[in-house]
Amino acid sequence: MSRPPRSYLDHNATSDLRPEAREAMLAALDAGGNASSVHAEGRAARGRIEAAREEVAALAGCAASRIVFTSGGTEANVLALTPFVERCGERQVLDRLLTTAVEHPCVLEGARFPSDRIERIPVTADGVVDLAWLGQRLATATTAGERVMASVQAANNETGVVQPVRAAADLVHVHDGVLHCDAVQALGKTGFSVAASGADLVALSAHKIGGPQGVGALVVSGGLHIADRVLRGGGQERGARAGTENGPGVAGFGAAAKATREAGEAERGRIRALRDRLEIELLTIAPEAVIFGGAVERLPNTTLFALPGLRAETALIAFDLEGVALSSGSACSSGKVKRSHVLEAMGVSPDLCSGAIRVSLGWSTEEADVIRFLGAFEKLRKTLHKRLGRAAA
Ligand SMILES: Cc1ncc(COP(=O)(O)O)c(C=O)c1O
Repeated sequence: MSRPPRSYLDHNATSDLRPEAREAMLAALDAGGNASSVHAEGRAARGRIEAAREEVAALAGCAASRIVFTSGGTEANVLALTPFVERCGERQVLDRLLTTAVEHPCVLEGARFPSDRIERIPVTADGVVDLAWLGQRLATATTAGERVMASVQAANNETGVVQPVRAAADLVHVHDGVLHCDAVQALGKTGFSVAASGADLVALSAHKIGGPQGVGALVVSGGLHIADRVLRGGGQERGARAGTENGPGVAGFGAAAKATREAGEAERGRIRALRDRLEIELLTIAPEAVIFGGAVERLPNTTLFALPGLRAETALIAFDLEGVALSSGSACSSGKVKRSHVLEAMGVSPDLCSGAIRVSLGWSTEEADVIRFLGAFEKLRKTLHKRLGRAAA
């Protein structure tokens, strides 16, 4: 089969749908049935949802009973980020939310805490959460008699930088707090496991692992219950999230989770090798390029880079015309290029910030895609150097 003349390298925005997910969704669409109904069609729909719950749990490393299906990673985060929780049967109010400065906008803007009760945890120049700052702030809060929820993502969607979630969880638990973790980008791309992370609340999303858009999950562990639901009404999802489940979407999530788990380290290694080659050749073509977070642990599929003098808007159009689909670092939802709050928090200059381009590989990426990207990149750099009046090396 000849390859289409396009290379989709934007898997952190949304991955290609895995064939297994498509098949499971079509079967569920054809079968119909509401999982709340007692008849055979309803029981079959319930069976598909519970099978998917088992698969998502197997990939995420948690008990299936702790999973609440949602409409995506955004809803999972918003559901988690409430001051009202029930812990081991006791109703508690959390006084303060500490989130890293590099969280996804749905965490920064969607948290259901009063704004004067939210503080940002700084990150280092490499984009790693400042654990010393967190430790000190937790100690001050404990002295003041406050209980804290902290939110530390597992991996960043722009840079791919992986955060020390376990260390953050241990710190938070010493102070009797709750740790929320947005693992939307880490699930399946690393060996991320809810159990190993130590996090109490973990958000997941289907479309970043080859499942459908509009489906996600919140894992609620640590003896916790969310005492302030977002969607109220029916008793679906054990009372945590009202509304008829997205049966076909959930079935697709389950199938994508199974395929991701089975592809495992072999797939991650293959993607990492392609990404590493891309970075080596990118730096050979343009030694002046900056790769953000390049000195610390990152997702194996992600490269966020900038070239001095190159603007992301222009570059993205040029790549698109060459058949390469990329994003700027921050344009997750809008298609517009605005300055990245992630790079700003890392202290990157405004000039480099506005030129940041993200390449993110996935399960369907092949060597030909990397070669197409490199060809387009070399052409773009030559044009840039001509424009800047320099000879391209
Ligand atoms: C880190 C992170 N969290 C949350 C989300 C939101 O997930 P969803 O698109 O499923 O709402 C995204 C999407 O890009 C993300 O990258």
